[in-house]
Amino acid sequence: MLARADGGDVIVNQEIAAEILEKLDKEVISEKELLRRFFLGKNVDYKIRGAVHAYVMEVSKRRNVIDFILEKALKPKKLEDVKPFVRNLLRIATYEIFFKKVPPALATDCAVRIAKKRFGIKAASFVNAILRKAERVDLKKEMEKLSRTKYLALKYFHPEWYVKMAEKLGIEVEELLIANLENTIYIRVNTLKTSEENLRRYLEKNDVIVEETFLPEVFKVVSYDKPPAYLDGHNELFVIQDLASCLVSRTLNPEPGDVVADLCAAPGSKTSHMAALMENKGKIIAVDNSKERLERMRARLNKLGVENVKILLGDASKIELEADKVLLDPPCSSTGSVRNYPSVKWRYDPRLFWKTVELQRKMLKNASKIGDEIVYSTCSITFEENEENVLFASKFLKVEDAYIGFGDKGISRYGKKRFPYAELVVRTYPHKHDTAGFFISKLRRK
Ligand SMILES: C[S@@+](CC[C@H](N)C(=O)[O-])C[C@H]1O[C@@H](n2cnc3c(N)ncnc32)[C@H](O)[C@@H]1O
Repeated sequence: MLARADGGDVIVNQEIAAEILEKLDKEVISEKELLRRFFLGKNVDYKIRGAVHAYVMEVSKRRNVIDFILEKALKPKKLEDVKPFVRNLLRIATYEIFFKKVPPALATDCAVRIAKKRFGIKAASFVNAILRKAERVDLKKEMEKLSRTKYLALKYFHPEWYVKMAEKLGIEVEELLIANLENTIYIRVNTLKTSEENLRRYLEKNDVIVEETFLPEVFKVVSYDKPPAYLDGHNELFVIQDLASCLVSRTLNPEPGDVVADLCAAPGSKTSHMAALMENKGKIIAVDNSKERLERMRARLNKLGVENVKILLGDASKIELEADKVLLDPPCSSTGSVRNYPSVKWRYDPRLFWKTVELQRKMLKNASKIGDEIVYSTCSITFEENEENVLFASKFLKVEDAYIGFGDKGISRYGKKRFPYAELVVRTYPHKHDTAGFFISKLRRK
């Protein structure tokens, strides 16, 4: 690895990050999964992992504004016409210049060297020319020419549709957009293997400082030296899981001896939480339609000491089961999880969105045949996947109070649409609760 005059490491980190970002452009997959796959089986120091992780996340988070700058510099050429790897190299250097405050000459030099190594002198001169132009873009002035929605979208690194959706929800738009840019880590104690007190001591010994939350088994991480995900106890003594996600299993309240159907279970965060709440007694039937995700979940559950789960490959919209309680945590737009998965912001496709809503409804219908008590949750903040789906389900299920002491009530009006059960459902928001944006509802067979 080469050292840079400002003390930063060059080449390796940016080059790996550009490779991962290139894959992110091509595959519908999260940043974290790509990072995990890249480092799997490689003995790389966690500081390098951390630096690459930061480049990938920070560039992905700001993609719209970085591309806005690059489009100006590339004119009349388009960013989409640039070779995918070079495009992401340009994005990284632009991020460094505008947001990391790396001197432009250093950021450009690094990108030019990588481009030369990979594609030769012509690519290197192209990168050099574009970055020289990019550094001269007066971002503030260019943004002043935009409409308010476009301006907010660029200022806080969100797509315009997201800003409009938040406005329509009637929530504090700017606060939400700002809160979406910072992530808070929560740690759930795996009470099957340790106690709250022992885990706190373990974390302190490893320089992870935590504070208590609304749930006794969940800690909020205040500071750390080595990221908690890199500690040996991860996925054994503890799970990294958002407080709002933990609230879901608590709302279903599975008890020792219950039979629970977990209809979209992988990667098993809520399954393992429920197993802990059930003290490994009773049974959880964990269903998912992804074989690969189920295999990873199986290994994870083993490591966590979970013993009461039966894993089933199946389609939650069709599967026939019988259970006392049902958790339905279906695939969703993940619009509440953009803190963790920034690429979600740039992947919105209306056709796919409506297909997902349709699938969620089919799953709700099927869940109503499986058990008496159902918790329906999403890590999405849209009205359609949440209140509107519960309204649909209210034709065949009774809506019950899901509030257990944390979160806001639901949305009662969305444009011309109305939702009469807003008091009974729960929403959490990054800007209000410092959690992911979650929706939780409780339904009962009529
Ligand atoms: C939001 S994730 C579930 C997260 C999980 N409950 C947890 O807490 O770790 C949605 C899951 O639904 C699965 N899925 C998608 N379509 C499905 C279907 N038709 N039937 C069952 N599972 C499905 C996906 O593979 C994914 O694992």
